[in-house]
Amino acid sequence: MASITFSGTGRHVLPPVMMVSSNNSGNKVDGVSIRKGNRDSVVTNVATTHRDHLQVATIDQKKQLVVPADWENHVAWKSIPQERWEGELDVQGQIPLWLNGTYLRNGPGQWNIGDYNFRHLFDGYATLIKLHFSNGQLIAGHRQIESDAYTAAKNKQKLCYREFSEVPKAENFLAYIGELGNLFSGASLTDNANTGVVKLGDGRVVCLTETQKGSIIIDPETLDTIGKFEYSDNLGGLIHSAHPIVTDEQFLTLLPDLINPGYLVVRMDPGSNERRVIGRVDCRGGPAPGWVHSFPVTEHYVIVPEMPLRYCAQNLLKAEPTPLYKFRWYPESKGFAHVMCKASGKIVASVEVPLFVTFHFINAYEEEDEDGRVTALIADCCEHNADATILDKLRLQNLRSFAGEDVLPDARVGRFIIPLDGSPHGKLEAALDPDEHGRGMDMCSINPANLGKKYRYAYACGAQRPCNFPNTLAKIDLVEKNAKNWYQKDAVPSEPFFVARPGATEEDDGVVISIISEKNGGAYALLLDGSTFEEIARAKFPYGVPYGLHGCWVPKK
Ligand SMILES: CC1=C(/C=C/C(C)=C/C=C/C(C)=C/C=C/C=C(C)/C=C/C=O)C(C)(C)CCC1
Ligand SMILES: [Fe+2]
Repeated sequence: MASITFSGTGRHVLPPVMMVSSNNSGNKVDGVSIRKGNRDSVVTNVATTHRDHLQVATIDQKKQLVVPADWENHVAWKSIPQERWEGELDVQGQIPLWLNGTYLRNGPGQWNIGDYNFRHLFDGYATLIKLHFSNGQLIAGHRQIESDAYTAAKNKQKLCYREFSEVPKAENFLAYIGELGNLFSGASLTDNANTGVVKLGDGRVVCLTETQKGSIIIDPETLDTIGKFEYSDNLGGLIHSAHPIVTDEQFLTLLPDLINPGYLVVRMDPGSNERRVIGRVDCRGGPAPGWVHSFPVTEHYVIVPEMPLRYCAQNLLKAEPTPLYKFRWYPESKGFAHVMCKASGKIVASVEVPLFVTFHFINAYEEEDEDGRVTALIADCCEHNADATILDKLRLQNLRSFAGEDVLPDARVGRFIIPLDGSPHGKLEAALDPDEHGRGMDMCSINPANLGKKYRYAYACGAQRPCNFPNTLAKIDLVEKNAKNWYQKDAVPSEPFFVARPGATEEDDGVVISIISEKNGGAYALLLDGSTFEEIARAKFPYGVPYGLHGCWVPKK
């Protein structure tokens, strides 16, 4: 195995606490050992060479790893250096005094077990970040979520559960057969709740991912892992939408049925752990349901998108990742949008729509005629031009190697128009010229008061090209069909999250919160004005914070 000495200067030594991997001789991050007190750092177990400015990456067969020499520069793709931290941040600018509460952000922040490096962005163990705002001051912190998957990896120093792309290696044939059984029962699926975080109507805060068992209750103040959110019904199934629709009144989600391709639309009341079935949608294409990472609702309807990127049992069984991971692209199976009445569970429309790839719906609403009859539903999403290769672009090696290269596939605000007059086809078009946001578009939020209603503004990550990952924050005006963009060279911002000013009457009266990861190893919390989209405050973390996914707001009690 290669052992390489870096002779460059200016490399920082990380804080002395490390979680999944640590040893007495120094810190290790993603298989990189940094010897303390030595100007030169020693990198072991990665087959990387670094000579002057010539950087060459090679494959280490044992670790299935290609590591470019400068990968560790961008903190966005680097494991967080310690298991937990909390402290006050110095604020530049002014935090509005009305902003009282806690912003929580979830995401995969730990991509290694010892010197074994995960391959995909979505594989990482969940890292929860908090920004607690109180009378203009900001206390920040982070903590690893103590899922069974994370705890087992930490204790056994090996992968024990199936993550997005990583699969535990069976030691022999018998173990392999046992593994298959564990896959079907769900026992080997991860509970690594690394995707979203929601505040339920009863105040409980739950971190979520695609597996139902990966629903984990946390304490929003201490970030303690309280325990599993156990669904008390008998609805079964192993997976669900990672993005339920959560309001103070209800929790709505979709449970894909992989055996008889379809989806259950279910509802759970505040204070309850029991989901009740509103209705069922049968898939019109096959052979499996389309991936429903998220779905949209209007005031009266749930829209069930049937994406041609479908769950794939064969790929679930594979030990090595496929280009589309656990999914498969079936263009011949077509794409559909089904509309279910929330009150009756009846399907009021089921239309074929153009092929699409989306992970995140932005919002949806009902279009009425002059007599107040609902004629169509409009549903907006971050749409990847029916190209599922975005999934492979989010491999860590690609994110680390291609910074500054224009390899991010184009994306747009995809607007579905779903007729309710019995027409068999719906439409899908760009809601605005994608050049307005650099033809990059994902990780969105809106003013939650407009959920399911006609709305004007969406906040999302966009692109300033050339780039290999969304690198701007965009405020998208869906009426004027233009966008305001925030950009800082080499910054990787996470989902812009809108928090409305209490008492606001304008849709964009509030602030937008994002956490920015920097190439130089730094990170800061950023506050933009929701209306002007100008910066109003920023606060630097004393350590590097990697990229993260979705957030929620817990107002002060
Ligand atoms: C679906 C199954 C599994 C797990 C899947 C996971 C953890 C999926 C996570 C998906 C996420 C975080 C999607 C986010 C998309 C963001 C995008 C496209 C951003 C683009 C930026 O430009 C397993 C548990 C692995 C197995 C069962 C099936
Ligand atoms: Fe998501």
